[in-house]
Formats: sequence, structure tokens, C-alpha cells
Amino acid sequence: MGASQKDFESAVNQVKLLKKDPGNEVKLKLYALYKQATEGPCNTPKPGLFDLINKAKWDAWNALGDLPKETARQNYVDLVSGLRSSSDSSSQVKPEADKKQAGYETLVITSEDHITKIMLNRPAKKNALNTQMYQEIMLALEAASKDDSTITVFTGSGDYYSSGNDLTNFTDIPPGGVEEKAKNGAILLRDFVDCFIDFPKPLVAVVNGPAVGISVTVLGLFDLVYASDRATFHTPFSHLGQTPEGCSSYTFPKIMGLAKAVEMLIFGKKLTAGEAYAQGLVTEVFPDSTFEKEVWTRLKAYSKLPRNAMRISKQIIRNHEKEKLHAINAEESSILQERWLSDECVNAVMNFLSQKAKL
Ligand SMILES: CCCC/C=C/CC(=O)SCCNC(=O)CCNC(=O)[C@H](O)C(C)(C)COP(=O)(O)OP(=O)(O)OC[C@H]1O[C@@H](n2cnc3c(N)ncnc32)[C@H](O)[C@@H]1OP(=O)(O)O
Repeated sequence: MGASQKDFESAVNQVKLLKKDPGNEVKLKLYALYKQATEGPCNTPKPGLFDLINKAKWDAWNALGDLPKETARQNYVDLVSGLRSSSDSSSQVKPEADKKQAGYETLVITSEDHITKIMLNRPAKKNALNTQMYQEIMLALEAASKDDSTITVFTGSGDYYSSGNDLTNFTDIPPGGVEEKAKNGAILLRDFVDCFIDFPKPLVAVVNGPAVGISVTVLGLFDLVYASDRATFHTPFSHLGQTPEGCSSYTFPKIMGLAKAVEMLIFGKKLTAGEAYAQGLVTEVFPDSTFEKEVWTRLKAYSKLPRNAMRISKQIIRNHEKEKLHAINAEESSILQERWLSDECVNAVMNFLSQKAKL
């Protein structure tokens, strides 16, 4: 028998009493199930691109499609019951969690010296970007665009900058099947890259180690890229049956010339930091032993420059390309939507997942 209205109302009240913040992904699930259980399928207009929080809520609700109200009610009650038991058994907060800015689970965000630092924080998975991390990065960029920092910095925790898209993202198939999965992935990718195209302040990548896939391609949208001499830059798209994203089909040929861009984007040539510097993708390379010290000294000095002058200069330099970049991003995302359904891509991902294949 399904959950009664009373069970549902009691679960709604229990959510308010949870000892531990369940995180954004779970909160979105709760929101979507609540709306579905009380109002049925999503019936409101899609919020605008920059209304990130309401858009994330709308996407979550809309993703439930025609799920019956009774099932949504039951799923809500089950989810809350799971949260209650995990909240009760883990009320001792881990020291690491204390350091993180509230609300983020996959990132550590700090603000100091007028610099907002967004650190990718899944070191055990080489900072692979799962769905939650994509969403949190979009929220973090929106917040950084409005805070009082002058520059925003991305870096990775542990030995990697990032191993790119988390290939296990492909395993979580929604009720609408693989087509819906690919469609949602393309929407997420497009929204994610749009945030980088539109980011108004100087954006800096502190590439502390190897970078793979989408963590490399979006570098073409950054304003400074500092790399440790341990970093490498790898876009193994053909190996994965995939195609370029992050506007790299446009920015890479423009930055490094067609021949070198083809070597990376079609043939998957992995570049050392020195090669990436020679080809204009990296601004400067530092010895790993002094990387952090040198880079942060430099950035702290830059962060004292007048905020508005830097923002307006970025606008002048970048604005005339914005429309083109949005169009390229839309095209790359829609091509990838098809690619993700291809045998080539499915086989490559299965290969990674089954054998933990090294590229
Ligand atoms: C929705 C938007 C979609 C946008 C699309 C973007 C396209 C891309 O980004 S393509 C690039 C995708 N990335 C990869 O193909 C990299 C795959 N990973 C690897 O080849 C290797 O893991 C590595 C070379 C990065 C590191 O090798 P190493 O031997 O040093 O460490 P591992 O033992 O392999 O890794 C530790 C741990 O982390 C997991 N992991 C690492 N990278 C990923 C990843 N990209 N996706 C999922 N999981 C990853 C790895 O499986 C290990 O996990 P376990 O400890 O559980 O075995």
C-alpha cells in the first residue's frame, strides 16, 4: 500500500528537523517530489537561463514527467526516511566538512584577499565532474559573479586538476531511457558552458595537475591559465566516441592554430604543460615545487587592481564573441547528445567502467 496523506505530511515536517543539511542534489529531489505529489506534472514556464536556482528546481520537477502523484508521495516519504536514518547515524560532523562553505558537497569555496577560490573536491575520483559538481559549479559561478571578489579562481584538490566528465554519469538512466539521459546531459552541458561564456570577472585556472576532457576545453574561456609543470592537457574525445565541447571546436583552432587543435581534439594528443604554453593554451608554467607560492603571490597582487576596470576590460575583450560562443556551445551540445547514443561512445564508456581502462 502507498504512503497516506498523513505519512506524507509527517515527512514534510520531518525534513525541517533534519540535523544534517542533505545537500543541493537531495534538496532538489525533495522539491521535485513534493511538487509532483501535490500539483502533479510540472506546469509552470521554464525560468530564464540566469535564474539558476529556480531553473534547477524546474528541471528537477520537469524531469519527473508523468510520475503519478501517489508514487511521488511514496518516493518522498521513502527519501525522507532514508535521510533521517543517515542523519541520526552521522551526526558527528567530519572535520573536513567544517571547512567547506555551506551548501556545497563537491567543491570547497573560500573567499580571501578579494579572490573567490573554487576548488574541485573529489580527489579520490581525480576530481571527475559528476552531475552534482556541474550544478554546484554553476551556482558557485553565479554567486562569485555577484560577490565582492575581483577575480575568481578554479583549482583542483589532490594530485589532479580534473579527470573531466565523470563517466559514471552515463549509468544513471532516468525513466525516459537513454534518449532522455542524453537530452538532459546536453542541457546540462550547454547551461554549464554558458556560465563560463558569460562570467563577468577575470577567471583564472590554477592547473595543479593533469587535466582531462571538459576541464581542458573550457580553459579556452578563461582569462589566465597557470599550470604546474606536472600538469598535462588531454582531450581523448575520439577514444571515447565523443566530440569536442566547451567551445573548443572554435577556441582551440583560434588559440593554437588548426593543425595543433586537430592533434588534440581529433587525435587526442596529450600535451605537457610546456607544450600547452607553447601553443598558447597556458599563460605561464611554474615548477611544481614552488607552484602554489608563486601563483598565489601573483594572484593576490592582481586582486588588488580596481575591480570595475578589470570587469569592463574583460567585457571589451570578450563581448563581441559572446553570441558566437553561445551558438557554438549549442551546436557542440546537440552533436554530443547524438554521440552519447552511438555504439562508439557506449562501448568506450562500458570499457572504462568494466575494466577501469587507462587512456
Ligand atoms: C554532462 C556534460 C558532459 C560533458 C562531456 C565531457 C567530455 C569529457 O570530459 S571526456 C573525458 C572523460 N574522462 C576520462 O575519460 C578520464 C577517465 N579516467 C582515466 O582515464 C583515469 O582514471 C585517469 C587517467 C584520469 C587516472 O588514472 P589513475 O590510474 O591515476 O587513477 P584511477 O585509479 O584510474 O582513478 C582513481 C579513481 O577515480 C575514478 N575516476 C577517475 N577519473 C574518472 C572519470 N572521469 N569518471 C569516473 N571515474 C573516474 C577511477 O575510476 C578510480 O575510481 P575507483 O577508485 O573507484 O576505482
